[in-house]
Amino acid sequence: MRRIIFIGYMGAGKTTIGKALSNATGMAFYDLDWYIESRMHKSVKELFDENGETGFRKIEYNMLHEVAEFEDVIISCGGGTPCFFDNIDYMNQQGETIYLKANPEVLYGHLKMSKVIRPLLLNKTAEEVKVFIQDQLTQREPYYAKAKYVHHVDLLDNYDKIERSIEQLKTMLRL
Ligand SMILES: Nc1ncnc2c1ncn2[C@@H]1O[C@H](COP(=O)(O)OP(=O)(O)O)[C@@H](O)[C@H]1O
Ligand SMILES: O=C(O)C1=C[C@@H](OP(=O)(O)O)[C@@H](O)[C@H](O)C1
Ligand SMILES: [Mg+2]
Repeated sequence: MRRIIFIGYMGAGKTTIGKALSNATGMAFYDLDWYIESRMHKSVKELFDENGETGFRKIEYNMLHEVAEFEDVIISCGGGTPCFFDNIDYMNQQGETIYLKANPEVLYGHLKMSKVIRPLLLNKTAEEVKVFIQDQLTQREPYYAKAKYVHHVDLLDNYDKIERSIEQLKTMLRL
């Protein structure tokens, strides 16, 4: 039984790469944010607005404990998931955690292209977002560093680069 869990900062490509690895391997894919949205019948933004970040983290914790019991799955977490409660230790116990590591410039480049609403980045200027990414990445790095594997991500600006990442991950994980 395999359970592969992607972690890393917002914009690292967890959702994109998790889904692509699922297509390449036939393993089922769960994106934790999508799972939360379908279980709660609300968007991540609505959950932040209604419950604050503290409330969202409790929901995220509960949903993580559902998804990470499934077998033979690829799971992509939200960027904050490993940084709250004992989530990173639980994920390491449940599966093969992979930190998708990207520098702040790459993260900013991906986030600029992305249409997904990320409550933590709303109402900020481009300059403020760049500073926020740098500061928060420094705070979160110790949690991400607990992953069992690290996979380095460069700017995913064309399909070939995703294909290459998938080949590297398949080799690293012997999939
Ligand atoms: N092949 C690609 N071509 C263009 N943009 C991409 C590609 N892959 C990822 N991206 C960009 O990176 C963004 C962040 O990726 P995503 O998988 O949502 O990251 P995460 O789940 O880690 O926050 C995407 O929304 C998209 O804008
Ligand atoms: O980093 C974070 O705290 C968050 C990341 C988001 O997921 P992605 O990392 O997939 O954008 C989502 O869970 C929420 O907006 C909070
Ligand atoms: Mg995502």
